[in-house]
Amino acid sequence: MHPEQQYLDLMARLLNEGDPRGDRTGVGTRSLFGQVLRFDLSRGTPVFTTKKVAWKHAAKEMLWFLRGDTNIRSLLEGSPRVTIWSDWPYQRYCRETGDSIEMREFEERILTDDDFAQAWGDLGPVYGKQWRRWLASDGREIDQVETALDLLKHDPNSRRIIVEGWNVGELDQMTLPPCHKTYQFWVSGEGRLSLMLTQRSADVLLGVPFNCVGASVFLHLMAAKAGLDVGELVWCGADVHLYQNHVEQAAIQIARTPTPWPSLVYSGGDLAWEAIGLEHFELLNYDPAPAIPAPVAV
Ligand SMILES: Nc1nc(=O)c2c([nH]1)NC[C@@H]1CN(c3ccc(C(=O)N[C@@H](CCC(=O)O)C(=O)O)cc3)CN21
Ligand SMILES: O=c1ccn([C@H]2C[C@H](O)[C@@H](COP(=O)(O)O)O2)c(=O)[nH]1
Repeated sequence: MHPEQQYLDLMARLLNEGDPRGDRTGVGTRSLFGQVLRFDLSRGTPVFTTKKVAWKHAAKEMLWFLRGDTNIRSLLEGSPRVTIWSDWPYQRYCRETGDSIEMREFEERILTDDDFAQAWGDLGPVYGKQWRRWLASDGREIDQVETALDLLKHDPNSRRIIVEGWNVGELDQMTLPPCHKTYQFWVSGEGRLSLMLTQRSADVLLGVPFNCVGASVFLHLMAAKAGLDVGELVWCGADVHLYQNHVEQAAIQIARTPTPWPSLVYSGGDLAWEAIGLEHFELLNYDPAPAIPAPVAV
């Protein structure tokens, strides 16, 4: 069975058996609680092929987290321009100032006006802050990513190799509390690095394909830096849902047949997190079906 079939089967289960329910956004979902997907990354990278996934956008987002950045400015800078986070600071800007500029103009001002970017482009203490500078009660800033890397190198049997985003005391300052909240690493006896990602809330059509690419990038980078081979990505979703306005898109996607998965190649070695860019990645043999446009629930 093609590994992507797990994802298509999950979408089909949501369509057929998902619990219809309201949600924060007002759109409504069909939801199942507690779902698992397993992918062996040594046999291909889960960049889904039954629709074109903007893998460079997802990889750029992951590098942004890993640098400790929380401002959308650097997502908008350079190529490709990543706009997936713009809705939330834009809404905050409109709400708090009463100004009704267009999204495009908002993004332009984030790019060109330093003060504006500082005031309105920051998402609060989201992933990047927690991963690289978690504030401990004694005032220390904890670099979870470097700590995890150190454990992979020096104590690979540890059962405590975790990067956690869910900082309970700071949730109220975040634009959105983390969805892909826990990354836990595990090294096999043969030196293969596996990663379990736990996602508390998962938008199966738009979020999950991005999150699988992001997690694959994270896994490849940690493996390269620790001198390990890539193993499995185990994706666990708690509230896994299909938005009611994604039903048609899901039906189209389920009817498609996956093609062989591409291979992600990272060539940056042990570069500092800040120095790693998209130019250090290549995706070989990606042959997807056409993209399937869908609205994002804000
Ligand atoms: N409802 C919802 N779903 C999400 O997946 C999500 C949120 N909200 N809020 C925070 C981030 C933002 N994310 C997003 C937002 C938009 C797309 C999206 O529109 N994807 C399109 C095109 C991507 C592009 O061209 O950049 C897609 O077809 O995958 C994906 C992930 C993931 N997260
Ligand atoms: O990386 C991400 C970020 C967000 N999501 C989805 C999951 C939900 O549909 C929304 C978040 O809404 P909450 O009310 O905070 O759960 O965004 C995702 O799938 N992946």
